Amino acid sequence: MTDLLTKAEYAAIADTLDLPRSPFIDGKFQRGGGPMMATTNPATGEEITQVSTADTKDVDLAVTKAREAFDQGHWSKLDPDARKDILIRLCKLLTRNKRELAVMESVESGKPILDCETIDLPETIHCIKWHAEAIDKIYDQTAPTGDGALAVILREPIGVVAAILPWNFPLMMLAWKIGPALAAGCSVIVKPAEQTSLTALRVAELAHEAGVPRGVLQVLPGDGPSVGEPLGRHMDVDLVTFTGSTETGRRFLRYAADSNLKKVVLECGGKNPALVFDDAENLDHVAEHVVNAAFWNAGQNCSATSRLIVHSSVKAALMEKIDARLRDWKLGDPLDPATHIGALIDTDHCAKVRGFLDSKEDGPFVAPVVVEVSADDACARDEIFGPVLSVIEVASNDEAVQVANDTAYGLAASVFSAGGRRAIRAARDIKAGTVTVNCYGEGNIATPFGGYKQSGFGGRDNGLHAHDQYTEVKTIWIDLNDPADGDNVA
Ligand SMILES: NC(=O)C1=CN([C@@H]2O[C@H](COP(=O)(O)OP(=O)(O)OC[C@H]3O[C@@H](n4cnc5c(N)ncnc54)[C@H](O)[C@@H]3O)[C@@H](O)[C@H]2O)C=CC1
Ligand code: BAL
Repeated sequence: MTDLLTKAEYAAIADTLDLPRSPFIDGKFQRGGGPMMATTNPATGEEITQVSTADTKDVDLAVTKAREAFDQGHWSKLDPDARKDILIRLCKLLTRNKRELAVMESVESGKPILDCETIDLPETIHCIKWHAEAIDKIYDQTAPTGDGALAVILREPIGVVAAILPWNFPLMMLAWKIGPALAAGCSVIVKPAEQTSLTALRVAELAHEAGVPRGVLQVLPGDGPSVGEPLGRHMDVDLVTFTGSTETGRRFLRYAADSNLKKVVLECGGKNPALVFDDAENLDHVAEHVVNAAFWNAGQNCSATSRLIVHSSVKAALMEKIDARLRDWKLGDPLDPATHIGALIDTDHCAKVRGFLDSKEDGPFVAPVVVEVSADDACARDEIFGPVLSVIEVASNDEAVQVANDTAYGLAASVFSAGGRRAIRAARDIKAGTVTVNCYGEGNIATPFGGYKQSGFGGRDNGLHAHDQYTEVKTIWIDLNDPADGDNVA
């Protein structure tokens, strides 16, 4: 249980944060060659600090240092047990600094401090610890061969990884990438979103203090074209792991095709449905899950429920309960621990979200909206990435599944039905990477997360499946025949 402070106490911490201000390359902060970039508090519009950004030369330097570190093997060939110890030490440092990190996260992203303290920080630390603890327990196998050979199947760290991050969960997405990548022995270069560089820089500093060698974890602040693209096109980067929009994800596939065919793993957008069948039980429970799913993090969540596909027979009762629950959701100052919905990330994003609503509102906060729409309305089809729940009424449970699948996306879905077999059948029929039954969630650290269709490509975050992203499979075939016996073939 986290003890929360008062709003005034959080504000006092925010005023005294020691903020990182430059790229972290080769074990130290160094001024980048790119322009200074303002980091702004989305809730107040005030500048928090200026961060020095990386340029193409810094990208080259970071890749060279990452490769050197990888080839020297001080991390990549370290006993898994020893890598584990260092990553656990990092988790202890993160725990010791968690209040500072939670406040930093809240002021640069607009997230409620309540979420930062109770969800983002604990899950970030848990994610790194989980992968660290797993790494000395994962092993592969030998293949079935004839008696004349032994075939050993190994997993080797893939090499130099570029992790391109979004702004909606700056710390958690950092952990989802660096947890398994570092555990596997890779060197990682992180490009945080331009709005939220601070926590990633601070984590790199703490990782160095924990014993992660120079060059193994580097952070390059800057915008997409100046830092993301050179990393995507770099001939010596082995993998890009990306979370963000489908449009930018597509670019990384092109960068890879135009350069060294590096592996690309994309975790992109969603238009995630909650299906409520005619036999859904306990509509209070359904309303609670739908409201959390739609409005957590102000809907700026790739797996947010953004379509409520509800059977006509239960719609009126459910809508009443959703409205009632929403009245308890407090919108406002992210540093107030009573706040549930903070500020949207920036003014451009506010304008995008309001564009769907014809709203004349102004400012960084957008109050939750529930709109009834037809299945072909833009609100029902496009990723809004804000606190907007689009409600689509259907006449049958089968129609609900058909509407759910009528999208280019396939990240997450939830089904509410008392009929066990019917719910499982729907879960099987829905084309999405995670389907929850009678609840909403993203699974947990042990379960793979990623999307079907245009929601994802190339691999999964979380679970041991994440380990697959960061490793190459190698076969070593050993001839056991004695050459003296003549031409034996295994
Ligand atoms: N996890 C998710 O599903 C996320 C989805 N989005 C969606 O994307 C929309 C736009 O948000 P953005 O922040 O602009 O997302 P984005 O996908 O453009 O940004 C994600 C990352 O990619 C980098 N990037 C951007 N353009 C690039 C380029 N040309 N080359 C290389 N790297 C590049 C960014 O600097 C950032 O680090 C949002 O409104 C939302 O719909 C945004 C963030 C997370
Ligand atoms: N919710 C985890 C991934 C994302 O929203 O970007």
